Amino acid sequence: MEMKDEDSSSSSKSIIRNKGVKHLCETGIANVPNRYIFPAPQRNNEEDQVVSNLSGLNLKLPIIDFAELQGPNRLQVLDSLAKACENYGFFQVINHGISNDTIGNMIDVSRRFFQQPMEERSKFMTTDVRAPVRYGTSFNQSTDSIFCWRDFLKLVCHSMEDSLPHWPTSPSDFRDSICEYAKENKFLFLKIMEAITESLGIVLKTTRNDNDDIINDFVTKEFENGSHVMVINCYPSCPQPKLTLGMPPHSDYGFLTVLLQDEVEGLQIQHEGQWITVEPIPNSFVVNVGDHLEIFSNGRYKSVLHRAIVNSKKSRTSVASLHSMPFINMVRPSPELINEKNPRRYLDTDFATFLDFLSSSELKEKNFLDSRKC
Ligand SMILES: O=C(O)CCC(=O)C(=O)O
Ligand SMILES: [Fe+2]
Repeated sequence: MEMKDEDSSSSSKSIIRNKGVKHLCETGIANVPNRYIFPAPQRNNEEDQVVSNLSGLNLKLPIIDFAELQGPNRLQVLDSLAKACENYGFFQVINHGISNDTIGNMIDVSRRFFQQPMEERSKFMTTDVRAPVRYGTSFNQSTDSIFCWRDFLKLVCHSMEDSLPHWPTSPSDFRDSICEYAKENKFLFLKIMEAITESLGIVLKTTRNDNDDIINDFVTKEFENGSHVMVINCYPSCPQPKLTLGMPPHSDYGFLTVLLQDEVEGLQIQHEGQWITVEPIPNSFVVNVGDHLEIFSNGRYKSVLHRAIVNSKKSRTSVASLHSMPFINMVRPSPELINEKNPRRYLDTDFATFLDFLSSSELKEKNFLDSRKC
């Protein structure tokens, strides 16, 4: 698409000059600028909306009751979990044990971060996708030809002692609230990963720790020091929401993404050829299978395309926590899931390969995973 505004050249100087969509809205605009307009077939068109509203009840995401998972009905819940990962690639988790206060603070401090003046937010702007903290707009502003209606703050949450000193200190409670949330989110991820490996029928070796709790050796070894990247998404209200997208269709790169969304609808997942809006359930999490879990499960669990739409009335905040193995590890199909009937379907991959792919190519649906197919 040809872009005529002042930020239109692709030199790195102009990339940094793009202050994002929140700033654009603060300058007061009545129309969506050209560079945010998606081709008609890629937009959120009316017909899709009608379909999803009519059949809304049948299309509710599977709900996993985390408290039930820890109780006597574990096997039944594992079965629902397996079906959700096979058929939807998504589920919602309730009764997860993370307090409403921790969740409320996380959303609140995220909103307050984005409400600060541009000078405060822009301190964290960088085009370096490996930075411990990165403020940016669209998906990858260095490579996107069409920009999406989203600003974000990305925080590296593993190796906290190295990244924390780079994190924002304003709002003053930012670091504390996010550290608390990140710690609890990680614990929940580990518990869900234990259930996922069990649901895949992978033989579990367990031991007991000093408190006599049963420890899943595989999950502890591979994920306790794994990668954890948090992305706080800010989607301002948009004067012409049908022309653009908050985030274009994509799949997530890790094992699981644990997503917190506020009360404003916007997340859509692709299911049986249609875009379904995920109805926010207060204080719940939306969890989705990422590319690494699709690879690990040798294709049994699906990393499904999803996108975010925007609206003209309310801005929306979401917090995506992307979890995987340590960046240096190789991700490969589990040997226990490969046999004569079910041969290996994916090549081994590592995070460096993904980052190189990310820096060099535009977000085009599932093409990273496609590039790892045997
Ligand atoms: O904002 C949302 O609901 C989706 C966010 C998302 O897909 C992501 O951050 O990867
Ligand atoms: Fe995503």
